Formats: sequence, C-alpha cells, structure tokens
Amino acid sequence: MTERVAILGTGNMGEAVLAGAIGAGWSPGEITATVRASEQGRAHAAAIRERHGVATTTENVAAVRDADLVVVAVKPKDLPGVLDEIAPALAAGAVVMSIAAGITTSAIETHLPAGTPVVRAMPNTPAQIGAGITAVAPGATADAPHLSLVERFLAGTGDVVRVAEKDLDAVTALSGAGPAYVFTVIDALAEAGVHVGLKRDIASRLAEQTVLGAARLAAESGEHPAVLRERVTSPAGTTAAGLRVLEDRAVRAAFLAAVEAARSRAVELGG
Ligand SMILES: NC(=O)C1=CN([C@@H]2O[C@H](COP(=O)(O)OP(=O)(O)OC[C@H]3O[C@@H](n4cnc5c(N)ncnc54)[C@H](OP(=O)(O)O)[C@@H]3O)[C@@H](O)[C@H]2O)C=CC1
Ligand SMILES: O=C(O)[C@@H]1CCC=N1
Repeated sequence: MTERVAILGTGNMGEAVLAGAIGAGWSPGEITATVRASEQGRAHAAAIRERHGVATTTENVAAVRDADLVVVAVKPKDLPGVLDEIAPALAAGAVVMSIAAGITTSAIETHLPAGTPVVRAMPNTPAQIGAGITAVAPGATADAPHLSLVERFLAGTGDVVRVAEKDLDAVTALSGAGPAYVFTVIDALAEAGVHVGLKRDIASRLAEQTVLGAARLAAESGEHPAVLRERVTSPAGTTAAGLRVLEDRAVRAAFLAAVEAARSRAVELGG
C-alpha cells in the first residue's frame, strides 16, 4: 500500500526530514510539501521542487486531504493556526506528527477532531544526510500502527528512539538543539587552529574530521567517553595541558547550564 505524506511548513527542519526520507527511498510522488503563501514562500517552493522532485503548494488544506501522514513542521507560534486550518480536511485515520519544540500532544489534540492520532517527534538537522536522531512519543490515541508509520517515514533520517513524552523537552535541549552546540565547537576549534598558525582550510578540515571521528569512535567502540579521553591524554602531555584549560573555564558546567536553559525554554514554548 502506498502511503501519502504532507509536510506542512518546509523550512529548515521540514526540508531536512524530507531530504532524509527521499534519500532513503521514499518516493517523491508520495509527498506534498507546503510553504507560506507569500512571494518568498513561492520562490522557496520552486527550490524545494527542484531539489527534491516533490509537489509543492501553499494550500495546507488541499495537501492534507488524501494524506495518511501529516508532518507539521512550522514554528511553535504558527502551530495552533495551522492545526485549526487543517482539522476539518484531515482524512479519516490520518496520523498527525508534530516536530514543534515544547508543544504537547494534548495541546495539539485540542485543535483536531476527537480521536486523531498524534505523534510528537524531535528530530535534528543531520536528518538531512540520514545521520540524525529523532525521539518520538505517542499522544493519547496514537497506537502501534500510527507510531510505526511515523517511524518508517523517519527511518531514512537516521536513528529513531521512543521516549516518554515527559522527556521530550530534555531531548529537545540535548539532541534537537545539539547540532548547534557541536557546530559552535567545530567553528571554535577551527578558529583556534588558525590562531596557532594553521591555514584556514586545513584547520576546518582537521576540526570537522576530529569531531566526526571522535563521535564515531564513541558510538562504535562501546567504551565510555571518559576511557576514550584517558587514552588521548598522556601524563604531563599536550592533551592534559589543553584539558586543564577547559576545566579551568568550566566547559562541562557550561554544557550542563546550556542544556538546562534549552529545556526551560522548551517548557516555556509549550506555554
Ligand atoms: N531547526 C531545527 O534544528 C529543529 C526545529 N524543530 C522544530 O521544527 C519546527 C520548524 O523549525 P525550523 O524548520 O527551524 O523553522 P523554519 O522557520 O525554517 O520553518 C518553518 C517553515 O514553515 C513556514 N510556514 C509558516 N507558517 C506556514 C503556513 N501557515 N503554511 C505553510 N508554511 C508555513 C515558514 O515560512 P515563513 O518563514 O515564511 O514563516 C517556514 O518556511 C519548529 O517547530 C521547531 O521547534 C525541531 C527540531 C530541530
Ligand atoms: O531552537 C529551537 O527551538 C529548535 C528546536 C530544537 C532545535 N531547534
């Protein structure tokens, strides 16, 4: 059976999820992507069609009429309006998946016909190249087949984990926002390399591959990151000198505070 998907609001994250799904073999002919009805939105729609071969429209209502899965990927502030707009047009049995930070499934359900299965998901932008991680949590009336449809759609975007909905704000703060923390680290490392005399292109390549390689080693070796760190750190060596500075500048505490602040903001966005 062919399942049809509507992606409402094809911005940064909507397009990343779209690219991941198509990269994994989901047919462009099964997907409709919507954009804001504005001059800028129409130009963006042409770019989406060009890049991914999917149908695009500014009409959310038309896009959802025959959709089995409706992926709502607008900003949290725009979510209630879009849900109210599409509610009367949803096909019977359609699953609504929201990726909005903070907004609970129960809040979403109040805008939809009673019994509409809702799944909340928190992806991240590496979804675009199939290297993301998404956490999913079902709403009150979403059951196994609904979760399974969502997971099949997300499979091409990378790893998918199920969590309790109460944990989704913490997930948002860690892996949803996390790529931004890591891009900051890559940028800072590359710039530091330039400061100690490396050419910029070499410094960027060293920084990127170091983060990629360290992440793969942590994921694939089965070793705790602390053990892997010890293996880099020779007694009284260069790494120990560098780590000493990170400890003096409270970098670990800064990550803790950053994730706590992001989680608090997710809670605020949920109102
Ligand atoms: N960016 C990320 O890394 C992540 C984001 N998220 C969540 O994803 C959602 C989208 O975020 P992000 O992609 O960054 O935001 P973007 O602003 O890039 O994308 C949202 C898109 O939706 C469009 N839009 C707004 N209203 C409508 C409408 N009524 N009909 C059709 N399209 C509409 C916007 O157009 P316009 O610009 O004209 O308003 C924009 O193109 C948010 O809820 C966020 O919390 C979740 C995980 C990670
Ligand atoms: O910044 C945000 O609110 C969104 C959610 C997670 C990543 N970007």
